[in-house]
Amino acid sequence: MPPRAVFVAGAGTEIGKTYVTAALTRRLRERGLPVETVKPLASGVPPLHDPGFAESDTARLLDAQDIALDAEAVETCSPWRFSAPLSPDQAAILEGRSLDLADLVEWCRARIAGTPGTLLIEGVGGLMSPVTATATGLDWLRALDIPALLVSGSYLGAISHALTACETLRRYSVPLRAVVVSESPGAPAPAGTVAASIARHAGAPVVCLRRGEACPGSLADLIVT
Ligand SMILES: Nc1ncnc2c1ncn2[C@@H]1O[C@H](COP(=O)(O)OP(=O)(O)OP(=O)(O)O)[C@@H](O)[C@H]1O
Ligand SMILES: C[C@H](N)[C@H](N)CCCCCC(=O)O
Ligand SMILES: [Mg+2]
Repeated sequence: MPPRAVFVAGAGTEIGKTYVTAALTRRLRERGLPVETVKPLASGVPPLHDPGFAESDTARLLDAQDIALDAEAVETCSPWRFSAPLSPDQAAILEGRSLDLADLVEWCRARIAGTPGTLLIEGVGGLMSPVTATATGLDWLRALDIPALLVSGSYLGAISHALTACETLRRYSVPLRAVVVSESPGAPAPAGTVAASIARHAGAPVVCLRRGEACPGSLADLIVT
């Protein structure tokens, strides 16, 4: 029975969460599985009319779902958007806004309840990056009580970052479906070698995704079975 929802957490920021989430979305859709994908809270997102919007997480995730870019689609995918490419709590301050974890959790719960298949939720930054003035991504994930998919890079240092995140998830009894190692540009070791190192300690299946690669079927299996 596929899970109602999966939270895509990061061992860090800008390491491949959106790439992996989009690739997984495409693979599940190819299989005819009902999947919806959201990035409820996003920083570094220019306004829709800005040419840079096409590079945003929101635009990439909508594209993976073959949803045309318009204001309603953007709001439905990412209701909390901030322009500054900073931690969301800091980006919110710059816009004179604030965000409450309870609202974020309530929105996600409603989306999970209203999604006929599986809802993929991309988090923000790393697992413990702040999402509000008082809460981290881990608080958000724990409140949702759904399994995680952890995305890691393969840069030097990624092994420790990934294992620290795995350990943190274990400490709080968050089920970890899989770790995905998304190959980092210019990494000194092959991504497969990094993935094998992580696999020796992670206590969860580890899948490697090389640059430009599509989502392997094995990852889709780990998520929906
Ligand atoms: N396996 C990969 N193959 C090709 N490009 C990749 C891969 N993984 C990541 N990238 C690219 O690296 C950049 C950063 O990745 P991505 O945007 O997915 O990171 P992120 O973890 O979602 O960042 P954020 O914390 O901002 O949400 C993007 O340009 C993305 O397309
Ligand atoms: C702008 C960036 N790409 C992300 N959207 C936000 C990353 C926040 C990281 C905060 C931190 O953990 O230090
Ligand atoms: Mg992203």
